[in-house]
Amino acid sequence: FREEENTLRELRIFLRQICAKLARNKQFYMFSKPVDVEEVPDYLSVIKEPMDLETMMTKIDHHKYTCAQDFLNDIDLMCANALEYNPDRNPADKQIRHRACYLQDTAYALIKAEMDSDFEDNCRKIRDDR
Ligand SMILES: O=C(C1CCC1)N1C[C@@H]2C[C@H]3C[C@@H](O)[C@@H](O)[C@]2(C1)O3
Repeated sequence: FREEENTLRELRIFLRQICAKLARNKQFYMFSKPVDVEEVPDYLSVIKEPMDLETMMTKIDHHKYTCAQDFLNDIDLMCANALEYNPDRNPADKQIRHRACYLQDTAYALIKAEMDSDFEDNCRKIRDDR
């Protein structure tokens, strides 16, 4: 229905703003584009479903998200991938894991702060009825 399409359009506009804000944060640069598998040849043998902010921006445009939680599920995936691929106690891995957790908490906090919960409830109803 027209009302549902209006709601999903508003969701896409909101998610683009959130995604852009995360992508322009210098601390999250390592999450802004897909891991370069030329540079990291074993990445795809370890991580079954890569995810990054540029890919998420494309998924918004392809209408892949029907509620904010779907978007946050990809944030969770991106974070889990980073923890899984960079588990060691060395400083580089530790910084990546810290940044992954910081990105995840920032995304949840931004959405909670800027999204009306009734709006998200409406989006979830649209998702669940499809
Ligand atoms: O997991 C990641 C990204 C961090 C969040 C996603 N990478 C795997 C490689 C290991 C480490 C050092 C570089 O080799 C660089 O290529 C990567 C990128 O960081």
